Amino acid sequence: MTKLVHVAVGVIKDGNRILLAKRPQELHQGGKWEFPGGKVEQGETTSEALIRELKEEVNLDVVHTEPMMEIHHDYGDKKVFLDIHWVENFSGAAHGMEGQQVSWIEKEHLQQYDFPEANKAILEKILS
Ligand SMILES: Nc1nc2c([nH]c(=O)n2[C@@H]2O[C@H](COP(=O)(O)OP(=O)(O)OP(=O)(O)O)[C@@H](O)[C@H]2O)c(=O)[nH]1
Ligand SMILES: [Mg+2]
Repeated sequence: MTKLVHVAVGVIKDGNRILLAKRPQELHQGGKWEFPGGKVEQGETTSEALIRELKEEVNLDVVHTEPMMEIHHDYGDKKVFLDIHWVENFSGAAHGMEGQQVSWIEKEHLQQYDFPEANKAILEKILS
């Protein structure tokens, strides 16, 4: 049985730009660009998990997140439930705390990046 992972994902907006982070090569879907986030731990809401992950991963201080969409995807080796939230209010400057590359990208340029398969619907929503 493949494991199911509940992931809190943040689409972080600063005007017309969205924050992307590059997944470290050795991780699942490594080398691809992602929206920062991570696994929801027991007893946490998605929003709480996302706020914790965004501090740990990209050093942003977030107090509020807004549900955007949910995606179920089966990678074969792993099933993910992506619980995606908008993040529009934050403070601090984005920095890859785990050595990963992070970049603010204009919405119009997002399609030039290589994302995990499950992210297609997120891209469509951002651009709609
Ligand atoms: N953070 C994030 N994860 C995503 C995105 N799209 C997507 O398919 N995922 C998948 O969601 C899963 C959870 O990501 P994660 O950052 O918590 O997990 P991980 O790979 O660091 O941890 P693990 O290898 O110990 O399970 C990964 O399998 C990743 O491929 C995305 O845009 N952002
Ligand atoms: Mg992560």
